[in-house]
Amino acid sequence: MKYIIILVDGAGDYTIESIGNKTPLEVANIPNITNLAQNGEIGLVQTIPVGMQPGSDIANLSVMGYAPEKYHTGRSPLEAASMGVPLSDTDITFRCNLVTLSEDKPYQEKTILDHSSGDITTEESTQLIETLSKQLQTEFIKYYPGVSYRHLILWKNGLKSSTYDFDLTPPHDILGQSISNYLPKGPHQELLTNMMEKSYDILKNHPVNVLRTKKGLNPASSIWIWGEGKKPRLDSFKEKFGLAGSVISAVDLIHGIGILAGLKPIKVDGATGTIHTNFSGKASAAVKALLDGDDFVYLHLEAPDECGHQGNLQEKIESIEIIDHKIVGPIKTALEEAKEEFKVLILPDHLTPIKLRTHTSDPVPYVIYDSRTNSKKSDNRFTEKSAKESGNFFLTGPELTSYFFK
Ligand SMILES: O=C(O)[C@H](O)COP(=O)(O)O
Repeated sequence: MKYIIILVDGAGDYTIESIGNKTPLEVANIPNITNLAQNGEIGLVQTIPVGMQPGSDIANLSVMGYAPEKYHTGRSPLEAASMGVPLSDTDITFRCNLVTLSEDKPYQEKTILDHSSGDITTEESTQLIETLSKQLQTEFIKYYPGVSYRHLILWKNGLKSSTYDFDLTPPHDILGQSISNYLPKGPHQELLTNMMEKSYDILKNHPVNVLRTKKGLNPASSIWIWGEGKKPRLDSFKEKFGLAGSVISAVDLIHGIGILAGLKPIKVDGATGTIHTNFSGKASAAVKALLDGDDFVYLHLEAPDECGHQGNLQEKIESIEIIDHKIVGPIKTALEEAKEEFKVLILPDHLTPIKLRTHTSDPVPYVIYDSRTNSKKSDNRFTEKSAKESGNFFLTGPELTSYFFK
């Protein structure tokens, strides 16, 4: 028996007037996913526990079967696990975005225009982070380059010399707003704000940014520090579910959770975390892993979330349609041709509504398909509305995951 979870990051949405008061899932042309819904089961699941932040760290721990209330110690230490940054129990880590700020006004009054610096490439951003590291790192503060705009700051033994007390804001939560009300607060506000402000002066005339601006692309104006955390520990996935497997994603967050859970991270060439990612390559890697012996694959697609953050409705719909015909269809066909018995779970981790350009804690739709009971059961659609009308509702991600693996 083979199991695959296809995590369509941020795909859920609210109804949008310009598309007839429908959601992107309702208007997207997704015949393969619809086939799974009509031959399987749909419902809703509450991936974000009450009182916790609706980020992909919390949501993907939940979907993978790890209750965030028990296992979550912050976003950045999960990413550190994928980046090969070893942590001690006294270390603190932070997510370090490269963001685009407005050119007007003094630093602390600037507007945050883009949480991703125009989806800056990893090649460009690594040069910028290396420059910042040379000029800003100290014996205790270290910078590590990651994927695209997603990077890491390590505060070595931070817990030995200070309190773990932060009030930091994800940059994708304040797009288009002045940063003045969202700069770091708490006992470390001066340390962190100084790092951010100094980064602006260092990055301003960096050749990478000069070239990006010349090409009409958003520059990486500044770092933005958030997603603080401490060393996490996850129980073995194999011990929890009796399954060995892999994780496939473009982003360190998912690979980090997988590594900490004892799953194998599979890197796919051309995986970017955007709508231009190598969708077919990720699908092929998933099929290969399953046919080469894995019991389970967690296949994460970031694109719909990034389209949601950018407020790009057409590309969000397009990314969902590409996932349907370059991921879901080919994987189902390949497993059928290999005469494998398999189950598929497809769901977003959270909603990233176009009108909000950030995450919400609403329950998300799921579809479960079991090849062993492949018969038309309904006229289900994989949409937020149909999922709600199904009456199936899981209160937590771990409950859905345990049900899926039965
Ligand atoms: O910073 C990132 O990687 C994403 O924009 C945050 O969104 P996510 O929590 O859905 O990954």
